[in-house]
Amino acid sequence: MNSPDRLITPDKRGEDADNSLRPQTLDDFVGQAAARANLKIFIEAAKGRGEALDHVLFVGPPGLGKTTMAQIMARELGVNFRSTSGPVIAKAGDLAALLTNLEERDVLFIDEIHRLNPAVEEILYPAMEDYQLDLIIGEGPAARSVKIDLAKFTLVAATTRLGLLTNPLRDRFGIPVRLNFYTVEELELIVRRGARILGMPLADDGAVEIARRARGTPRIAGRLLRRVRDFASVADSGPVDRRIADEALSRLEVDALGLDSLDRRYLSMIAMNFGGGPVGIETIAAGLSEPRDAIEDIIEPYLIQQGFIQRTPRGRVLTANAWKHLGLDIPRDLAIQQINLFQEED
Ligand SMILES: Nc1ncnc2c1ncn2[C@@H]1O[C@H](COP(=O)(O)OP(=O)(O)OP(=O)(O)O)[C@@H](O)[C@H]1O
Ligand SMILES: [Mg+2]
Repeated sequence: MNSPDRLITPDKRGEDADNSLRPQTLDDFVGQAAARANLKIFIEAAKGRGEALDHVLFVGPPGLGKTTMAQIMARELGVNFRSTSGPVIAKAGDLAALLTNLEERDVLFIDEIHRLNPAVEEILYPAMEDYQLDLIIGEGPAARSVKIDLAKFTLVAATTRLGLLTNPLRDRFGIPVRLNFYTVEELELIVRRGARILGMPLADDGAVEIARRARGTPRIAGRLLRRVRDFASVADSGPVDRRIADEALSRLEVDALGLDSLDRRYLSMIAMNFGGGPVGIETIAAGLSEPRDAIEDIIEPYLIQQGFIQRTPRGRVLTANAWKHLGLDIPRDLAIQQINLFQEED
């Protein structure tokens, strides 16, 4: 993303390398109750049979806990965790090296699997299905294919963009898991836990305030918590309550619903320049000078979940909620049009 200072971006940053806030067990992991319950059963069953767990695909916006969940799974299975990511595996041989080094039942984690090179993906199919590597050795008439048996491993993959996965790849995951944005109550638990770990005195209403502004995302909750802590320690003000949290976060231009300046720029551009839409994603990307991918991965999912925009075949459209949040009057014809839209749906 172009804005390195965007505090609220759920992208990974240096400070997240500090893993101190990462939950270590399924029971420590707050939220995603349905996914957790299912995984617990599958893990128990696989352990009971002494078999490798079926391949797992985590899907969801950045910062919701895909990597964390993958690490926890390896730990609960009691196996090694090997980690790589789609864009890092340049050649088929790189993947072959990774695969041949796995031990029985190990977890191989491939982050950003939608960015896998197609030649590498080909190697992955037989590996996932039959635990076999099909390699071509040599070139031209001397080329021959060799099959190598692999340990029965579990591939755990993560993607922010299910739509970019090829069907054959997607079909090879027995356990697809979608992660959703967290509720404020869940984020509140995460913020309190984080404050305990950081040894930071936090009042209940302070925790709620940070949770409300975390954009449904634990990574952002952790980041806001650290920024509020910095602010509070400079101000030397005792336990962080709602007022202190509010002051700190307002300075960071995070608004009451967790939207930051880029979110608001997105919404107000559609309002001001395009009468609320519909407007195509390429036009929005050009207008904001942000890559289309980042807009679709990072900005839009939350705005859609909060009911600020709708994706229609003709482009993005602001909802009445968005106009309200921007403090603008809803254009009359939009109000009428949306009423009609809803009537058509019935
Ligand atoms: N359920 C949770 N409870 C507490 N903290 C969490 C939870 N889920 C994630 N976190 C925290 O949020 C941060 C981001 O999580 P993680 O790296 O797993 O996200 P991700 O979905 O893999 O993101 P990306 O798509 O960017 O790779 C981690 O530092 C972790 O500590
Ligand atoms: Mg991750």
